[in-house]
Amino acid sequence: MAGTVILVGCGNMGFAMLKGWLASGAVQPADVLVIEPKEALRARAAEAGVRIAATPDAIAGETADLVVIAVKPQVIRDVLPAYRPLAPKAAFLSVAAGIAIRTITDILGESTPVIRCMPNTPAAIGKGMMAVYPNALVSPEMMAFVNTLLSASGEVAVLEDESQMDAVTAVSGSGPAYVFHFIECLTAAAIKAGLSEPTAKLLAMQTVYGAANLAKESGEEPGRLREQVTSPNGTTAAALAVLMGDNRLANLIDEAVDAARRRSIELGK
Ligand SMILES: NC(=O)C1=CN([C@@H]2O[C@H](COP(=O)(O)OP(=O)(O)OC[C@H]3O[C@@H](n4cnc5c(N)ncnc54)[C@H](O)[C@@H]3O)[C@@H](O)[C@H]2O)C=CC1
Ligand SMILES: O=C(O)[C@@H]1CCC=N1
Repeated sequence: MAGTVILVGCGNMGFAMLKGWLASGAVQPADVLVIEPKEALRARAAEAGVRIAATPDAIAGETADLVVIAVKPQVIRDVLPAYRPLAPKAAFLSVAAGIAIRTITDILGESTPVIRCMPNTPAAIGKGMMAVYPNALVSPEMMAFVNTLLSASGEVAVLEDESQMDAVTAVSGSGPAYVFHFIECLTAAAIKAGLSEPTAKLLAMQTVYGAANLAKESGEEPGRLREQVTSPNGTTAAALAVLMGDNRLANLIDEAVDAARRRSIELGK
């Protein structure tokens, strides 16, 4: 697999993935063509050394192995037809939330190999979570290439069924935003409790970073790690009584994930 990649849409997610690929050397910058209408975002991509274009006219003469679609779900149906000439030779990987493989093959043709993927923005620093589901036309060689490319940006999970993608979107796709908001809330509470803003930010950030790393690296159950922090009748127990009393935080997170999952389903309609 030569590994020529066309990236359509280089906004938040497209650029995060691009940074992960290039940092790992999974593809060479000269082997990537970015198509992005916004000039400032094209310039940002060009700084990374890739080839850039403003419109799909640039695909004339290109023999892409993989076309990565990273535009908003609301515009994908308008964007895809211009890339029909590349199918079915190239495989298409879409990160658009809620958009089914069927919607993509209806536009590009039944014989198009399509991989649906749900990444997240920590991909930019090689710490992303990418879940994928390929249709039956994706060759083992293409799947191996996609795996190499995505592994460069973090962990890759292959789903058993496409219908699981809405749940993935609600958990790991949107999930970084929940954690960022937790950091915001912890910072605000720290300032209210008497800390300066820089110290509050540092404490909140390093606590989330350290706890996430400990949970991943120790192999311990998160519940066990929680117990190790919680002295009987101590400070943590006082805080957890607030968070866990009546399953308060659990119910809130369940409600939030369900709202995201339902929105993912709606976006596909
Ligand atoms: N932001 C995130 O954390 C995640 C986003 N996604 C998915 O990634 C996709 C992109 O989302 P974001 O990057 O957040 O949005 P964004 O708005 O930052 O990026 C989309 C980009 O597509 C460009 N674009 C619009 N029309 C185009 C066209 N005809 N040709 C080429 N590019 C075009 C826009 O100029 C923009 O830069 C969405 O489908 C979203 O569901 C998936 C997982 C996580
Ligand atoms: O908010 C969204 O719709 C996208 C999909 C997952 C994360 N961002």
